[in-house]
Amino acid sequence: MTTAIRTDALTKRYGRRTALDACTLDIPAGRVVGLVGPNGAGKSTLLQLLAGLLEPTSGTATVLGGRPSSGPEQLARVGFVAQDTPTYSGLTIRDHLRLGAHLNARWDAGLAEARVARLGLDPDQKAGRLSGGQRAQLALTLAMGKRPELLLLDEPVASLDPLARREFLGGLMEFVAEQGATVVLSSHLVTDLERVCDHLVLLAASHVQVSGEVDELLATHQRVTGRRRPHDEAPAGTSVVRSGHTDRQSTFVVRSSVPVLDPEWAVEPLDLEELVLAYMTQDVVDAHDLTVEVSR
Ligand SMILES: Nc1ncnc2c1ncn2[C@@H]1O[C@H](COP(=O)(O)OP(=O)(O)OP(=O)(O)O)[C@@H](O)[C@H]1O
Repeated sequence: MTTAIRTDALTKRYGRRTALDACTLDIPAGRVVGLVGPNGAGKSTLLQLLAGLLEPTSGTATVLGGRPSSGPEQLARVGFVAQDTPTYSGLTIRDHLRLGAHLNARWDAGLAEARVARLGLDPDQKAGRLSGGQRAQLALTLAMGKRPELLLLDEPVASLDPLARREFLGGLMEFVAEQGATVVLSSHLVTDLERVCDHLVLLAASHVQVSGEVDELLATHQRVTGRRRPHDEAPAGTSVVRSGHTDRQSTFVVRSSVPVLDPEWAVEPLDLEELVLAYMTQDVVDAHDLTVEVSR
């Protein structure tokens, strides 16, 4: 299986503040990857390191087999849409597409123009007069027009209404199906990610807490409920992500590679949002201990 992104102990510090700490990832090509985590977890920092816009303090990142900031050839293979979906307010949509053609050797004018038409945008409209959602769509069109092998999107749907989000994600999935690109998409909207992502990376407190194929993550995490008992009496062979107790019962979110069959426990599956929330509110332990390596 070809690897699209590999990071090894990738670390970024801003002065004394560590934004990303010893991040180790291995993401196969062709995946749509959801990057989630609380505010300040390091998501934008990771995306900017992968795009070659930041240099790591230590550790390495390999993107499509190359170093992210190795030069124009590498940059041509990667599309990046920053969190504030930057566009030039004084330029029209048509000007943006011309600029895209001028700056990118692999520019696909047909793809970009068809997308603008499908979105119902007026090519003569200045970007400064577009709504936040329309600007996000324009920024995505510019990134797609490059025909990148890897598309990095930093919270692209944050400013979109539910219908526009659906259209945006639909357009993204079409692009992935047509071009076979890898996409990394950060978002706080886990239900959206559940619809489109096949791989999840969860960052919290600058560390990777969990990374793996969504199907395998869901298959290896459960919520188990039984009579009240101490934290260390979760079902044998499981590791506890999160525990909660009432007077009479204990509930654990556990990770386990084998099913919990003990009749003392009621076992329920988790959806992706519950899994993400469990890791974001996990019991306090050393973050390194919780990194889940899910076998492929
Ligand atoms: N240029 C910078 N200078 C100093 N500290 C920074 C800088 N950029 C980010 N940080 C810090 O690094 C940490 C990670 O920030 P980052 O923007 O990567 O998080 P994030 O997960 O993208 O957050 P959000 O969900 O709020 O966008 C935060 O503590 C942030 O304050």
